[in-house]
Amino acid sequence: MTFGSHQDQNDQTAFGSYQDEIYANGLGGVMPRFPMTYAELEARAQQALAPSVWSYVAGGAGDERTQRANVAAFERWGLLPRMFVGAAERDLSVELFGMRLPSPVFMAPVGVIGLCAQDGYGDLATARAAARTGVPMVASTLSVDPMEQVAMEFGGTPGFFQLYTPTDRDLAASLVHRAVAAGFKGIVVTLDTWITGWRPRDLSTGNFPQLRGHCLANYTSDPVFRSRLQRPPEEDPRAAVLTWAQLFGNPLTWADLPWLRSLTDLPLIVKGICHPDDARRAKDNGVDGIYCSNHGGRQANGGLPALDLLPAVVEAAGGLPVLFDSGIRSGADIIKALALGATAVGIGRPYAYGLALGGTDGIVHVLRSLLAEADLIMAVDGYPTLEDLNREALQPVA
Ligand SMILES: Cc1cc2nc3c(=O)[nH]c(=O)nc-3n(C[C@H](O)[C@H](O)[C@H](O)COP(=O)(O)O)c2cc1C
Ligand SMILES: CCCCC(=O)C(=O)O
Repeated sequence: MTFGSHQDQNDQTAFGSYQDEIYANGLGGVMPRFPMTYAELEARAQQALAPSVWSYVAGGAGDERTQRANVAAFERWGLLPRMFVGAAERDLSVELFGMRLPSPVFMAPVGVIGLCAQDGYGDLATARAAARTGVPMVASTLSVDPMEQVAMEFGGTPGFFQLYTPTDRDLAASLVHRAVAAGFKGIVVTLDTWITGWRPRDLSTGNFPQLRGHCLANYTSDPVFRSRLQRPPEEDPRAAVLTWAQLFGNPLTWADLPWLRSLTDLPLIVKGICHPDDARRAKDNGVDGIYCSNHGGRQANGGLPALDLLPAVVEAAGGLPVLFDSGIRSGADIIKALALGATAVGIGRPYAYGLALGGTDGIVHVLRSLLAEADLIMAVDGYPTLEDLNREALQPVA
């Protein structure tokens, strides 16, 4: 099979075979087009993206200490290889909210992802990558295209909708109900970004408000949002952006959770949970999944690396699925997060860079590379299933 053609179910499960494909296609295939290390991926994405988009995606809060710490945290754990296991076949599939996924990996919500694509339609390109790989996309509220159009590209792969909860409750309900109607399989409510963190790179380019302004399709297509405007957004886009800015961020409290829960029967997942007490309380209030993340260090600088917080959150979640992101850069990182208790692991910046370099093909390459590496580590280290990957598989680096 040549790179870039449609994946069938078999390709979605034999992840390590991507290595054979790359060797078989040799220099005429993947290698001249796509990078094989994260460092190269990042460097080439920087060249490909407009400076303001690059700064926005690559940047984080403050002096980006927490963002760097997220990545460095993975280096403090080492995997213990086991021999005579005969892990000739690996099973990376996972049960999540009643669905069987081919792998425990998903694409984290990336608002403004649309602008990472050469043609500006990155949400659709990302959804197509989900269709091809079986890796679910968590579609951000802040997208270039409305969620209904994004969902149409998912193929058979389940998708999730990430909600930025507006202060206008009717609008929030409308967004959730649209997601249900569009066929999304779960709602991820992001809690840590009702206000934007202190982001020096964005402040220096000054372009962040403009970037966001391109990503309001879910609002401008919404009947409730439109009813709040004096004139349609097509006639007065500036007023639409101002109205949006006023109602974007809701500083939710625990008192709001029953209302959020009441909006849908779909699995409700809360993103940004880093404290065990919050995980416990969210569980007691009826959420279906906990999403441990510090937003890739983009929101509050000075925090602990998300990976260090994961084990306590998993314990407090008391058996609820725990999704994790922040700092995943390799297949080995995926394995380590799983061994520390994550049920599924979110890829963030790496797939945005894949999109910048090669559209859907670029994302597929990034995801398949990560999955191939994870699969081959499980083979070589003797962990044939995800159940085998637990705390015993890891040792702290001395
Ligand atoms: C450019 C960019 C935009 C993002 N937009 C959103 C968003 O709209 N909603 C959300 O919940 N998280 C958003 N995030 C956070 C990601 O979902 C994820 O938590 C983060 O990227 C993980 O860190 P990492 O990319 O360093 O691994 C965004 C991240 C980036 C890099
Ligand atoms: C207002 C937040 C924009 C999207 C986002 O979550 C991010 O840039 O991290």
